[in-house]
Amino acid sequence: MLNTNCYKHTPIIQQYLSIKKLYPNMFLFFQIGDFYELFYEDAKIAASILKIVLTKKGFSAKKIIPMAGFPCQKINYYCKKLLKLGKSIVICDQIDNKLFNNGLILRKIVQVITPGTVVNEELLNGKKDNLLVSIFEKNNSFGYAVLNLCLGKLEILEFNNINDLMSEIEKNNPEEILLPENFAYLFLFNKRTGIQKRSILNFNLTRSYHVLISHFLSDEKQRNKLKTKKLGVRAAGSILRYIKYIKKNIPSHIQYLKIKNKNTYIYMNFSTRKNLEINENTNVSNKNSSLLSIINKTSTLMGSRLLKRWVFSPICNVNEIVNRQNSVTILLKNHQKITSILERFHDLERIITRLSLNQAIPKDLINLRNLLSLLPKLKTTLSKILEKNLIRLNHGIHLCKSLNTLLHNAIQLIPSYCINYGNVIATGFSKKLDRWREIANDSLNYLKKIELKQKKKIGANSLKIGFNKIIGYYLQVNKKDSHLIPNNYFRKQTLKHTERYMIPEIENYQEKILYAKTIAVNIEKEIYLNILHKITPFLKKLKTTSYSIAELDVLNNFAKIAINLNYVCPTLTKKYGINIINGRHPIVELARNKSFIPNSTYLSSKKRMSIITGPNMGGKSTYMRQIAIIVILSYIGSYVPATKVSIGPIDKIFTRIGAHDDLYSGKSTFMIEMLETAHILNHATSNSLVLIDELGRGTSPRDGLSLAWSCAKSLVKDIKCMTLFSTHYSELSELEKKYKSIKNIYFDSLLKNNKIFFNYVLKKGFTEKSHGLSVALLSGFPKKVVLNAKKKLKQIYKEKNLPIINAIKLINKINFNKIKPLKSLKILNFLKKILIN
Ligand SMILES: Nc1ncnc2c1ncn2[C@@H]1O[C@H](COP(=O)(O)OP(=O)(O)OP(=O)(O)O)[C@@H](O)[C@H]1O
Repeated sequence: MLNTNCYKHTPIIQQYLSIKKLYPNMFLFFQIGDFYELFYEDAKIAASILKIVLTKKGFSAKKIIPMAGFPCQKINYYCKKLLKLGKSIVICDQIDNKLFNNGLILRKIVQVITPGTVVNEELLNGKKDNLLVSIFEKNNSFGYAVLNLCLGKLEILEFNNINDLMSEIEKNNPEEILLPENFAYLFLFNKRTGIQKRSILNFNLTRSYHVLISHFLSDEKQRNKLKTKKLGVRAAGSILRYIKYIKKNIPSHIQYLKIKNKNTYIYMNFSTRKNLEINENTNVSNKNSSLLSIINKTSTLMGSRLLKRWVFSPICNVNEIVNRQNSVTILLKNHQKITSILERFHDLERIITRLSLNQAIPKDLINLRNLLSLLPKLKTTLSKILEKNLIRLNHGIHLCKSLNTLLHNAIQLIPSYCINYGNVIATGFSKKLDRWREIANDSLNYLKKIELKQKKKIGANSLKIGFNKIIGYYLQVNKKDSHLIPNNYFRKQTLKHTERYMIPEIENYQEKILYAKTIAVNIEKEIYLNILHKITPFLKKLKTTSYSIAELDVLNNFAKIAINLNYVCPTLTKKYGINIINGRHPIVELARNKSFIPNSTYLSSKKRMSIITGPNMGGKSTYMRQIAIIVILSYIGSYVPATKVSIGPIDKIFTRIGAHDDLYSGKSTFMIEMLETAHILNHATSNSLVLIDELGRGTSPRDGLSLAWSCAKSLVKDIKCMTLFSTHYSELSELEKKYKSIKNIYFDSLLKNNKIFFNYVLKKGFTEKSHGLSVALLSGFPKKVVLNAKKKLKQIYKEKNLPIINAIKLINKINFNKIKPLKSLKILNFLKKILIN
């Protein structure tokens, strides 16, 4: 907290403090001349995290104030650094060098940037949605709202357990999260950046409801629906209030309010997405080979972001999927033409956001103009494709011809970066502007003439005219020519090699030039704002255009990968089960470079569970993962890596794969394994797909086997879901005899001269052989260690089989002919007992 009351501040610090108090928890970048300065705690923290120099200034009568700063042109660099750390920034600029009575320059907040609400192109990651989330909790139920400011979309969801909430957060990976200050689960967010603790008043139900209704003007049906989502409404309301705090009003382009129903998407939690390597490969050395990196060959950033949304939330609506598939099938023949056009498209989605927020820079208008010029070609190409879904998308693309003409006429071919620098509006668009520009240019020519005249007069070849913000126009000469300078030259600045002078002729004239230039820039600003205003009525059409382009791009992308990677169109049926012929794992397949061995899958209401055995490294995990990936791809409308696929309804996908601990939250590997398995057992339904890889390996073999056994039994008998259960416990193969809906399958391998060969071929039945020692040898284990392990293995076998060996010895000793039948039966029963134990 600032304790600043005890002494008298200079006017500039008073001005700083009056602005700082509006956003006390954000970094204030306060423009002083060509620098942005930070003061007090901001300066201290910024100096350490931004690695800028911390100085002290005597801005106050009694006390020295910590200060740190950087040149104005580096603002994006430092904003990016702070945003990455989850910090928010207030930018306060000097306005037009206007002076107050006290001699202070007028300063105003020009932008408040927070991690979840940033829209500036330079500060955004084009490949990822930038999201702001808010959470409200009551009695362990949660309201969840997520705002995609760039899309103008606010979604509401509710959860009745913390796991599902955390999973959704991991899925969205928002840049900023609003939490009530008394939030019970705050500790779970310790590791995250961008957490904003907000007063509980911001989550007030009545106020939240009203702010939503008044902004979205919802219809009766939606109002009634909102009334049933009280927790979600509180979260969503708090988001709109936050936006109002930051942007001063709620931007009109936030038009889309959706109350999401969890049942419309296939449920996957964070560990499932992680285990399936959807977004990020768990193999640290090869982070780029994730499912998304393989199937994302989109041409636009809008398409790339939409694809990610689709992959993270496969839909259950089969009709919509079939629509997508139909488009992909047609695009197989047309994808190259479409790609060649889409490749040249800019990120319309984000241009629209900046336009809606009045933050569009000249470059945005140029990019919009280029994109609009490409639309007729795209529309013509699409109009030749007679497919229902693509016709719908083509209808959504609007040419906005008059807007295109306006932009062509109004904006220069290569405008300057910022409207404040002028040179944005095209010549001929405004007579008034052209006149003032002429005056400024004429004056510049006049100055050039002065330069030539003076050069000739004093004979200094190095003499030239220059300009900077501090001294204005000047004549500059190299130091070696300074002896030629006459008395009527006033020295203004001395640099290492040059001297800068002023002469009365320039002094008198420069005011006129600066005046003409300022007027021209002001006229440009006025015209620019007017153009932005004229674009507003087109925003709705531009929005549907951008969505249609993004969707077309994703469908076209599916066609591209289907051809390039040899994928087929899956059939989605109402019939229960998963039927995959010659399925492949899309990531491993590419890594193995054509040596991948395909395998088939048959899961049905009669055979719901496959228990998979086989050697270490035999291909069990790969096989299980490929099934889930094929399901996901099928349910987003993509073609899939197989020769034939048909899949019935799926509501959730669960995976329990791999071993990792979570030291931070104090959970051991085994605890995590149990938590994840418990989650599956508590939430899977008969329509769920469950992958379980080597359950129970984190504890003693007996405990592990018992747990694996009972879980498998519960999945097949109680939950009746589709399960792939890989294990090294050969005892589990017994389950096949007990339950008709289980079948054993195993991966074959060959041991030759102590060397193991994997053939990755799946067969019916089971194997006891894990060949763990051979794999250890393969991995580079010291031979001696492996030999010792072998010895130990033999000994273990011997000890385990000792009762059997003893029993055989006993049988050999007994002469059954000499024993009475009753007694011999007793002996047989005794032997049986030994053997069974
Ligand atoms: N069908 C296949 N065709 C070709 N190579 C494969 C195939 N399946 C797996 N592999 C290769 O074998 C490696 C090991 O596979 P995977 O991890 O699936 O074995 P695993 O049986 O689960 O092993 P473990 O029991 O030790 O966990 C993979 O990384 C991949 O390189």
